[in-house]
Amino acid sequence: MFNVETIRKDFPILQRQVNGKPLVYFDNAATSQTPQQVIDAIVDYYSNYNANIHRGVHSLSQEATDKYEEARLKIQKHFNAKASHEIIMTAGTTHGINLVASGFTALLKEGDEVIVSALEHHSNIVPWQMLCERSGAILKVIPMNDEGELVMSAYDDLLSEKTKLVFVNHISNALGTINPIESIIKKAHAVGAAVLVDGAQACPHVKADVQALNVDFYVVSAHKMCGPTGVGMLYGKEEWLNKLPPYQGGGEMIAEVSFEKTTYAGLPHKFEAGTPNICGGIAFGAAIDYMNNIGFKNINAYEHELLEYATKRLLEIEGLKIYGTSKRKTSVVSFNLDGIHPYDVGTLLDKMGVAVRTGHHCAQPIMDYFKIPGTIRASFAFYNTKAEIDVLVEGVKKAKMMLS
Ligand SMILES: Cc1ncc(COP(=O)(O)O)c(CNc2co[nH]c2=O)c1O
Repeated sequence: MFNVETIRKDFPILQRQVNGKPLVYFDNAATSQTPQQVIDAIVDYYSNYNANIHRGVHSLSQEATDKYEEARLKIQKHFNAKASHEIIMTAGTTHGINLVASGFTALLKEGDEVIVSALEHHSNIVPWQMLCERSGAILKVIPMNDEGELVMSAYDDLLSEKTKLVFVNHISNALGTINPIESIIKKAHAVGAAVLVDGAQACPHVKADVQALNVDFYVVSAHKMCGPTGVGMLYGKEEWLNKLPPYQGGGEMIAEVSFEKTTYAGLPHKFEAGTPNICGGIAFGAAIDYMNNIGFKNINAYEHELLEYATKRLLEIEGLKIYGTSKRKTSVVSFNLDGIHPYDVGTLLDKMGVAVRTGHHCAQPIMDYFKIPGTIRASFAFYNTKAEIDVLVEGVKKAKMMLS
């Protein structure tokens, strides 16, 4: 049975005060909060079996290795990857995207085309611009509309036999739009292009099934889904991962090293040079257990309730405009008050204990489209409440009065 008050007891930080007021944490799209179960996994590692992994002959190293590889299996199962060696442990979404973009340098030639969407986070734009600079490939952009959705008819027109790669986010961090990735993937495959989906904003809300999606690459960060920062995963279809050269050289990713010639390890270690974030990987597995115990269906239904309630309450405020009004949305509300800079509202809300994000959210093309410097973004998670939304609304009303 989903009970938000019981769930909130798992999150020590939610008992905090900020500026003398109870913390109202509405910046979950930036990073989620960490339940005691994940904190305990971190303490347990450093207290009882901290050791380097994979080559140690001693028991501690074996224990740490077993726990780390157990976490990889949890991640494989959660995203329904066919094989555990298709799960590459990374430092997060940005790392995973750069790994793939770097690998595609060897696969693209002058004049090839790659397609990005207008809704992307900078982490899913800049690495591909760098790839185009290196390879001579041409970047094409799927435009967005006033509702903050992708114009799919324009996508159809962009696709051709020249298209080699498409990269889009599953969910927009700035607007909350859920993109039609099933259709995007199908259409890309019809012209022989590979697809990378940036799942950073999706992983706290939906359980992506990479085999059902038939996606070629899928990237997430653990800190978006109740895990620690500095760890994430890149899923890649084995056939694609085998086509990419190693991303970084070093220990772990080799088979044999000599000054004459070095050969590389197979998957996944070919892409896992150096000592990984061992504790982070294990805690990522604990976060997956925690969220699955609550249940993504429960999370989804409850967060949708919060989204509807927040949207209704915020629209009571005259002069408030919401950006991102797609019917297919996750629990993010980006808005502005007429004539008031988002930063000023965010600063005042912080004084009232309310944590929102203001600015361009590393999605400057979206802000350019709406011709605004940024927005106030409130992003809700399954441990937030309607009472907290009421505090946000009263705070926005107060800020409006003070700043108008
Ligand atoms: C859609 C999307 N892609 C990539 C990233 C980068 O993830 P990282 O590699 O873990 O940093 C983010 C982080 N989004 C945000 C980080 O802070 N506010 C945000 O909206 C994101 O929302």
